[in-house]
Amino acid sequence: MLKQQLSFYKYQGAGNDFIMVDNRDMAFNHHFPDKIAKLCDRRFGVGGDGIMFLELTEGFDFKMVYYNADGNPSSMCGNGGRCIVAFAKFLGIIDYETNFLAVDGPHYAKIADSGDWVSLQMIDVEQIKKDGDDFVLNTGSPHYVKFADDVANKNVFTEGRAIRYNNTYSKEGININFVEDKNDYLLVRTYERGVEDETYACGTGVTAVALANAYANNTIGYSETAIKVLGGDLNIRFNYDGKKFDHIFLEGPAKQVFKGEIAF
Ligand SMILES: N[C@@H](CCC[C@H](N)C(=O)O)C(=O)O
Repeated sequence: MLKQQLSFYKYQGAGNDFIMVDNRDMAFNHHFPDKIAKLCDRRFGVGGDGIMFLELTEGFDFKMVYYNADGNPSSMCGNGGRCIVAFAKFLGIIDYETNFLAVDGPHYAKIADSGDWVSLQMIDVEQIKKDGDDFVLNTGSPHYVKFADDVANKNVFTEGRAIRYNNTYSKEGININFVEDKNDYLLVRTYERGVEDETYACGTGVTAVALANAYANNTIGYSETAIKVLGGDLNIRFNYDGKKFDHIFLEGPAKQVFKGEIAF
């Protein structure tokens, strides 16, 4: 069988890393999970927590099509969303602001003058459920938030996987976030669905953590939450009126790492 050649770029947002493909000409058919999984494989492919295709769609600057590293189409990826905005700027499609379409709907984003700090508006959130002492909410992707001690030394893979595959969540899957309040910031480590391992950062995850924290403390009004993850620092700002979270922004670095070509 003839091999296919793919030009790609590699991006990372706080260590959440992605393969980025300019698919405006629709040359790449991404409906083959095995191919996607192989591209994301860190030994047999480029390697990444996921892969994104930048495509065109009417009424928006571009469309973000996101797949998890396991080859399956995914719900929203916050860090991926910030990285694709930086990629769209690099390609000359946008300047410093954009409105683009993702799987969970339209998103507005703004790039800081430095060029690699992206603020991405996330979907509004109205529902936070409790599971025992923990919180479950959807910030574009489904998240489980567990406040815990000594998060730095937690076995995130084993404990996260046990929750992700329990009877309640195994079918649809869920991302598991362990959080420790360090006073000035929240320390977060995440087990990601679709990567099926801990990642260095999860954007929809830290967004869920900041909202769950405000919900638990009944912090009404405008808030900012500083977050530390394995791959760096992120910031979440939002408004909460006691019922609904809106004007939610996920902010952090989004950097191009390298570009390349792969035959597969
Ligand atoms: N890394 C992401 C989340 C990507 C989706 C997740 N793996 C899922 O399947 O829900 C982020 O930055 O939000």
